Amino acid sequence: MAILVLGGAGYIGSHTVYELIDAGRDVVVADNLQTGFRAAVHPKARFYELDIRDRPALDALFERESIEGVIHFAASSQVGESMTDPLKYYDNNLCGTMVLLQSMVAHQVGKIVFSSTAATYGERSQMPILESDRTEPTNCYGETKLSMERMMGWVSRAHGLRYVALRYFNACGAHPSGSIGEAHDPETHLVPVILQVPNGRRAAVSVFGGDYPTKDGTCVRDYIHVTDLAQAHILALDYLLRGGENNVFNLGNGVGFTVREVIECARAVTGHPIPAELSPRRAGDPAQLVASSEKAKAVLGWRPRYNDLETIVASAWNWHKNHPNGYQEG
Ligand SMILES: NC(=O)c1ccc[n+]([C@@H]2O[C@H](COP(=O)([O-])OP(=O)(O)OC[C@H]3O[C@@H](n4cnc5c(N)ncnc54)[C@H](O)[C@@H]3O)[C@@H](O)[C@H]2O)c1
Ligand SMILES: O=c1ccn([C@@H]2O[C@H](COP(=O)(O)OP(=O)(O)O[C@H]3O[C@H](CO)[C@H](O)[C@H](O)[C@H]3O)[C@@H](O)[C@H]2O)c(=O)[nH]1
Repeated sequence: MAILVLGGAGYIGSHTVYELIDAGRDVVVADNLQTGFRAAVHPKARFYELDIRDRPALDALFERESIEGVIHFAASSQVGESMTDPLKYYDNNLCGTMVLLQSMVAHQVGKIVFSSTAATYGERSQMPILESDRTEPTNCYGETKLSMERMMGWVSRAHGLRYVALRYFNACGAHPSGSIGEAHDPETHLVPVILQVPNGRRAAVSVFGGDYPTKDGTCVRDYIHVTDLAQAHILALDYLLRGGENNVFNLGNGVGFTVREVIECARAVTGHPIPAELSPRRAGDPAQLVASSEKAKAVLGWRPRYNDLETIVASAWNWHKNHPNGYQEG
């Protein structure tokens, strides 16, 4: 039986596929390559280029492959874009997941682990955030992810599907081998944007907002290494395969860093001065998001290995300095 990884050509998906294959699993990847790269897909995975909104293509895949569980990364995931183009998020994230679940139910594939997000919580005043805290997204991206969680809940009641929603905080870093890493075009995530400066692709980094109620006025986030996230997906899948109930888990390091602290850390790692300039706030950004991941540790046995920001940024830099254009040549 194989594991189907949807969005397995993307950043977190490709790292998860590497961990699955290292663990000896049989892996099928499906991706429409809208933000992913064929070159990021592990050579031992069977690849299908398809859009998850294409029901006949999904049906054909489930008929051809013997799938025991699905890991679902395929979504649009930029906070800023979701505020200016919300319908893209309803279309890709909600319609995509609806068609996927229709096809899974029809083919009696009953287990799914999927990417949710810290953005489901919105503006919370108590840190760290627990899974039981209120969910009030401040951006459309988080709203669609919360709706995806609820869709799974109703489908579970009706059809017995079981799911784990992993609410991750800010993914960063790259595979220790240096063979895959983060590549988005255009890049919007803080760590790779900062590293474009020492790579000569950007003159300075913009700091979005300096008047948040945080220690230096810039947003606080919890940065978690992509390999630690990848491991959590395998643990969550095995939990479902053992008969585990529907569940939701935060995944983060439990430590918050301001935007200015991340820039300072990148200066230390790269030895480059990395100029920063203050810009207006970005719509939809909560002031702080820091995880409690105690539940994932207790229930799944998750043990993140990269809990130091400098190590995480150094691992990202190891990829970006050797691949300044990501997966594109030249
Ligand atoms: N990067 C983060 O910090 C972060 C944090 C929390 C949650 N997430 C979630 O994790 C998941 C992966 O994020 P990422 O950073 O790797 O993003 P990514 O854009 O690199 O990966 C997403 C992959 O899904 C594919 N895809 C998108 N829509 C598709 C569709 N309709 N059909 C088939 N394939 C499709 C893309 O081509 C891409 O390869 C997303 O669901 C995102 O919302 C990311
Ligand atoms: O050029 C930049 C880019 C980002 N930021 C700031 O840096 C922080 C992190 O921004 P990212 O865009 O890297 O990440 P987000 O926190 O907005 O979102 C990320 O983490 C979320 C969960 O916390 C979501 O799941 C989402 O998919 C993922 O992109 C934010 O305060 C943002 O305003 C800047 O100041 N300048």
